[in-house]
This record gives sequence, C-alpha cells and structure tokens, in this order.
Amino acid sequence: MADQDTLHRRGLMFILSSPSGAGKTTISRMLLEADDEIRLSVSATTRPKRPGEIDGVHYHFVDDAEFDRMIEEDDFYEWAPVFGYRYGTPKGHIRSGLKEGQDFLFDIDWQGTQQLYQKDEQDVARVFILPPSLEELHRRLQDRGTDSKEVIDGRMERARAEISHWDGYDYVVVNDDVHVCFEKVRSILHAERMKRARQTGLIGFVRKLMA
Ligand SMILES: Nc1nc2c(ncn2[C@@H]2O[C@H](COP(=O)(O)OP(=O)(O)O)[C@@H](O)[C@H]2O)c(=O)[nH]1
Ligand SMILES: Nc1ncnc2c1ncn2[C@@H]1O[C@H](COP(=O)(O)OP(=O)(O)O)[C@@H](O)[C@H]1O
Repeated sequence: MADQDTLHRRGLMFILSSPSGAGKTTISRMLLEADDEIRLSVSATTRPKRPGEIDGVHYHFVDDAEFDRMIEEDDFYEWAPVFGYRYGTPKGHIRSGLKEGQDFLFDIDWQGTQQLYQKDEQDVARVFILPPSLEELHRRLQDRGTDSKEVIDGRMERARAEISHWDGYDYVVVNDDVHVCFEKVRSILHAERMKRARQTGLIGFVRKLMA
C-alpha cells in the first residue's frame, strides 16, 4: 500500500495585500486564529506603534538607525518605503521554515510582493483584497480610529495607486462581508497547499499506489 507519510510539501509564502483600510489585517488575524499551520512573518517598521499593537507580535518597531543597521547587515528579504516610513521582511527563519513545510503569512504591499515573487516565485501565492467602494474604504479608515484626518487623506490618495497594482496578484477578493471574504481567502490557502508542484513526494506516492 502507498504510504502517505512519503508525501511532503514545501512551505508557502502566502501574501495578502490591499489598499490601507480594506481589511487585510482583519483577514490575516482571522486566518492566523483559524489555521494552526500558518505563521505570520512579523515585519520590522519605523512607523509608531498603534494602540493595541504589541512589539514583536504585530511588528518589530525599530528606529531609523536600527532599520539602517538591518539593511547594512543584509537582514531583509525585502523592504520598501510606505507612507513615509520603512517596512521590511526580516529573513529570520523563513528560508529554513519553508524547507521544513512551514507556511508563512505576509501582510506586505505590492513593492514587497514583487520582490518576494522575483526571488522565490514557486513558493509564493499572491492575494489582493479590494474594498467594495472608495467611500466604504474611507468609512473604514475613519471608523478604525487610529489615524488623524491628514493621515487618512494621505491613505485615500495612495489607495488609487495601490489598487492599480491589482494585476500583479494571482487572486483578487472583494472584502464586502468580512466572513465571506475570510472564507474565500481560506479556500485559496487550502487549494494552494495542494498544488502539484509543491508536493515533493508525489511521484513516489503515485508509483507505490499503482504498484
Ligand atoms: N514591502 C513591505 N510592506 C509592508 C511590510 N509590512 C507591512 N507592509 C505594508 O505597509 C503598509 C502599511 O501598513 P500599516 O502601517 O500596518 O497600515 P495598514 O495598511 O493600515 O495596515 C501596508 O500596505 C502593509 O501591507 C513589509 O515588511 N514589507
Ligand atoms: N468587511 C468589513 N466590513 C466592515 N468593516 C471592516 C471589514 N473588514 C475590515 N473592517 C474594518 O475596517 C477597518 C480597517 O481594517 P484593517 O484590517 O485594519 O485594514 P488594513 O489592514 O487593510 O489597513 C478596521 O476597523 C476593521 O475592523
């Protein structure tokens, strides 16, 4: 009989991007809670902490000097300037984790997505989340209550530019009802895990199955 233990797969770099306020943090948190097999890639950022955010859990909050040092020491997989601050994915244990089959969730922008895709196309699945309308996006940014009017205006101005990168993604999901959106994103994750190219033991498994 074929032995299912011979089936292995590489970990997945599961990327969620969206214009600010469309809901990618909300969907990420739901996914991390519902799925034991995926871990968040915790980015480093120079932006100030928001109420409720925990250093080392949501971001590594660092100052400019520390971010410079990390760039110099080649600590980043990718990094990019966003809204006047810098954000980067620390290499950490990602490469070895992927080899061992660990999946990672990335909440990063289109610039970081392009960089990861160029470096490691086969391990990447790219999901873009859209708001149902720009009016609703504005409402969500206001209701979140974390940003001043000026910051919200800046984010709305950038939203159009960010949305213009939708075609650099494998999947596009509209976040109207948050639960429906979450289920769609979860289905994408489940399907991506079963991709033939990701399953390394398949040839042996199928040979035994047919023997
Ligand atoms: N390239 C890149 N972008 C990141 C990284 N971490 C966060 N971002 C993006 O930076 C943007 C701003 O994030 P944040 O300040 O948390 O605000 P939010 O968009 O309202 O959640 C979002 O588009 C994030 O996806 C990272 O490590 N690299
Ligand atoms: N489908 C939804 N309907 C209504 N509000 C939502 C929905 N998804 C997220 N929100 C709310 O909108 C705000 C922005 O969501 P957030 O996840 O912080 O977005 P992002 O990480 O993309 O900036 C939050 O207050 C969140 O609770």
